[in-house]
Amino acid sequence: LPTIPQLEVRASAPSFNASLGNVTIFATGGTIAGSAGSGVQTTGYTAGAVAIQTLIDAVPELVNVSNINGVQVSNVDSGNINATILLELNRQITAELSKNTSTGALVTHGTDTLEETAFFLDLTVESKKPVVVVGAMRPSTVLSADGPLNLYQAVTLAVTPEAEGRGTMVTLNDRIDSAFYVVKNNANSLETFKAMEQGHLGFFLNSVPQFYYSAATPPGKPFFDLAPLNLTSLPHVDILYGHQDSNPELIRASVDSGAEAIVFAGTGAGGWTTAGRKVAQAVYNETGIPMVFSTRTMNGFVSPEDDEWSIASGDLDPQKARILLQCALAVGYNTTQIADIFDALQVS
Ligand SMILES: NC(=O)C[C@H](N)C(=O)O
Repeated sequence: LPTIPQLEVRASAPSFNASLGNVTIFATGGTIAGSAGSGVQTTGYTAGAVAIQTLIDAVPELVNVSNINGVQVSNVDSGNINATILLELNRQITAELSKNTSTGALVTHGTDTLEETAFFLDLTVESKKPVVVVGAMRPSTVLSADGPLNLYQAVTLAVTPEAEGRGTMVTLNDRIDSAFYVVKNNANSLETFKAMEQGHLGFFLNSVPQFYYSAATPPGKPFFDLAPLNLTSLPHVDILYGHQDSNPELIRASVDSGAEAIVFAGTGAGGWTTAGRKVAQAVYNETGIPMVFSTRTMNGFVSPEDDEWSIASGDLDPQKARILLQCALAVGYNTTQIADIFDALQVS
């Protein structure tokens, strides 16, 4: 696993105003902290190149909204975010939000895997206080970089009382989304985060959060109390991608290399080849590990099959089903208990 290059480098905005809230920004890297070779380079730049203090200094208006503390947790492209960084974020955010002085927590993150970290925090941080994950699609050094306004809006969201009790939120390009449902939808566009069919939670009007509905979280959303466990890693869970003629042997290869659960990014509503399902059932009979069927379409619903061994992901996409499995296995749930967690998420 890549090591964490910088841990616990603290930064802050230049003033303290006792009438404002207190937000800690946990910086992990990504394009929001990216640096490009020219003012017009929007691909092939270095993500995770600019430190948290520079991100804060780029938005002097933050001092009007909140007192700011910054913590550099990592500075990487989000393709390199790993379990070590996730667990560190969970520990530090849980500790921060438990303080009376804390109003909310914010994570700056690359957009490629942002939804995985946001979903992980949604399942593992138990607090009514807002947790906001924000990124950018243009590196910080290019013309019309979107990071500074995204960061400003994210801080505004983190100090808004109406933002409480909504679980972890994701914000980008004037939209506010639930971490539970959001997915990155376009590799290049500023309008990349899609809220699935459950819809956006709200938007920013003149950079002030506006919510469509009062606070709620998804029915059956589990909580995994990881912080006290002091884990150094999360269980190995693989995702296999469904397509015509998919190789059934990858299922066994995955388990042989240590997978403790498998997520199938199925064709359509959890579809898989007949040959592959046979191997999956045989591997389940040998090992008893969770075999979870989701969908490569990202949108829609996978319902349970009439069998004794497969688990349906409901409306969790493959990458979210994987994070849920890692958390559930980490706290020691067995396959039956895990099936119950997925069952509780099915719409009725
Ligand atoms: N827009 C971005 O942040 C993409 C970048 N490759 C990352 O995920 O770190």
